[in-house]
Amino acid sequence: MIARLLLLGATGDLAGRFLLPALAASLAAGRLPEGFALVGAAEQDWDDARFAGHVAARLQEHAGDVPAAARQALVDAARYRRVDLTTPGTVADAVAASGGSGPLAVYLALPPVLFPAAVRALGAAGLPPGSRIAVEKPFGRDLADARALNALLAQATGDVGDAYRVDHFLGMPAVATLAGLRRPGGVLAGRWSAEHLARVDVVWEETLDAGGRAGFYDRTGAVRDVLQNHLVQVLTVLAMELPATPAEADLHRARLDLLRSVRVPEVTATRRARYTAGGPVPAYVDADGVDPARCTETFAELEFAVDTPRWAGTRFVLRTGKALAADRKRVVLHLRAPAPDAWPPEVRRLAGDRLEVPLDGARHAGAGVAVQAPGERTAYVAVLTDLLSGSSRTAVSAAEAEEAWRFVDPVLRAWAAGEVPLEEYPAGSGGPGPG
Ligand SMILES: O=P(O)(O)OC[C@H]1O[C@@H](O)[C@H](O)[C@@H](O)[C@@H]1O
Repeated sequence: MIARLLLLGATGDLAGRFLLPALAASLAAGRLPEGFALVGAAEQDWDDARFAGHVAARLQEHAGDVPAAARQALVDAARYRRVDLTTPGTVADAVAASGGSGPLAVYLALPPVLFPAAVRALGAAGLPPGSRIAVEKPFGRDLADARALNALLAQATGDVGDAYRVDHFLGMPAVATLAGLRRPGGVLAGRWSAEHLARVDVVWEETLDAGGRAGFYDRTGAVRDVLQNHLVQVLTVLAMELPATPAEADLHRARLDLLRSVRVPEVTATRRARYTAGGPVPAYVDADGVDPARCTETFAELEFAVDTPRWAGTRFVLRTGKALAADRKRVVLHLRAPAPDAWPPEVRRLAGDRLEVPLDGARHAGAGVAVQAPGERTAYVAVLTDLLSGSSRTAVSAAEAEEAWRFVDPVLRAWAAGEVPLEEYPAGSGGPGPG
């Protein structure tokens, strides 16, 4: 297991809310190796003591349930280096600061525009054999950009290690539960096909508005922020053929095969919208950092077919949005009108013609499907465990990352060309009305 972690962007939101709490939780659970060393790095001119205070405060706020001794142990393991990504020497210094000569894990908890500079600086610094670089999403702005980033990562890690393209949804307990429904012995085993499912919706609707993140969000939008990565990954888990063996290579092959089968959505089967003022929430275009001319969508929906024998005739819909009436985060399985005994009694009784499987929190999905909570931190514990242990189950391969753009890119181009109207919905509503 890798015992050294360099966290670039250590003073930021992702690190403070998720990564540092997940590290403390991992430490408490005995999932970090002996002698684990953490180097936080960012542009602030801080020293070790200032960073230690920051870590302690973030853990107090976001990991209050983790035993104090584990939180303190993480604070004690933390060092800090100021880095300037345009000065590779500062990055080399941060790499060296973690001590030792074994492999290093580097986590880019950075705004995506900084990924290329960070990867170049790490390449120039030189990483020890067996090192890994974890890159957050969105992975590139489009297919060409994702290819360029993959090429840079290959240069930087070369034959010394590999890249780990994070998608924390792959680490969510609810997604694992979902995967279990269709496995042999699962409630839906034997019924996981177009013959039984007319339509599958992957829905991630949030009450949260773009608010304080609007400056970042306006360059990202609903597709790049959630749909192209998180929802596409849920889709792969749902729709892929089960891997031939439990080996990771077979898992990635199955996911890639599925992505290759996704048909590019018809432009008319896509929707984009942004929220206007509603209740206490000001209009998206009035949020700080928003340029209305960018026409950034805060709601997106794509409907498409999956060209495999299993799914011929099933419609797939991915939908996400901000500032909506309710947090609805779930997979909705629309069951075809069943013959009386085509479904197990518990599915028929609890679901009617729909089976809804929550993707968040602890709720009962019906049909005996209990889903664990809490999702977020658990997901990042899984991500960090995989990163340090060399697994890639919660990661996306280079080919998968590119393939996930292949069918989204044409949609974004059509939108940019104005082929699909940008609809509006009041904040706090159910979204744009029926299309
Ligand atoms: O609920 P979670 O685990 O934070 O995941 C949802 C979030 O995922 C993030 O990746 C997106 O940037 C956010 O906009 C979104 O809210």
